[in-house]
Amino acid sequence: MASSAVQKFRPVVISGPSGTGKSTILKRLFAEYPDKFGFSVSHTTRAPRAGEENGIAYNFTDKEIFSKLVADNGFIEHAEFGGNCYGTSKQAVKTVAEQERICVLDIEMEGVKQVKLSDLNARFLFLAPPSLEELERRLRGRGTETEDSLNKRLAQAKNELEYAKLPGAHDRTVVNDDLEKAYTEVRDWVVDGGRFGAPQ
Ligand SMILES: Nc1ncnc2c1ncn2[C@@H]1O[C@H](COP(=O)(O)OP(=O)(O)OP(=O)(O)O)[C@@H](O)[C@H]1O
Repeated sequence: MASSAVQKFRPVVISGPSGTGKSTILKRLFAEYPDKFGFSVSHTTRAPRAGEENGIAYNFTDKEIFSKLVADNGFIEHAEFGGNCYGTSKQAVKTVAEQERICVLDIEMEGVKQVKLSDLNARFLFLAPPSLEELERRLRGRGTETEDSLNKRLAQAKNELEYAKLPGAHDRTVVNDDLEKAYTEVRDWVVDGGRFGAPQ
């Protein structure tokens, strides 16, 4: 049974290939509803920088505790960058719900599967590109990718699109062809007449 906070404040998972427009749409959603949503605070084993507060910038932790959380299946996703570990814990998502906000998770397919197996009571939205060709154009247009990272993202995009075809993979799919139209569809599904997916 999911905790009572996530019954009422159901997390929303938004996934979709890199470059589909998730950040663009979420930025607008947060601006339109400044008090409704929250992002979970990630764990990291790196040292805090000046001004970074524990529990706000990150949940700062050490390798031993981090490894134990991995072993206990406490993470939705985790990865290592530059010798430090980073991860999104299930508890961090529940904490957002306990603060009476809808936690929005912008995660990849493997994370989606983890959330499905958890008691987070989430709703799942897939943001699809109009086509792989258009996705490539957007990624190139964003100017953030090398040829190598672009190819990796496109290969991963094919996996995400295959997974999204499976029955029950997501509750809702929105195709981001026209940004205005896609934003309205995402917002209306997330807000759900003011219920945000919770039972009446
Ligand atoms: N409907 C649209 N039409 C054309 N361009 C778009 C549309 N939506 C988003 N874009 C552009 O596509 C690019 C990728 O969008 P964005 O960075 O939001 O993707 P993302 O899904 O968050 O990617 P990542 O997972 O890599 O962070 C941006 O340059 C954005 O301005």
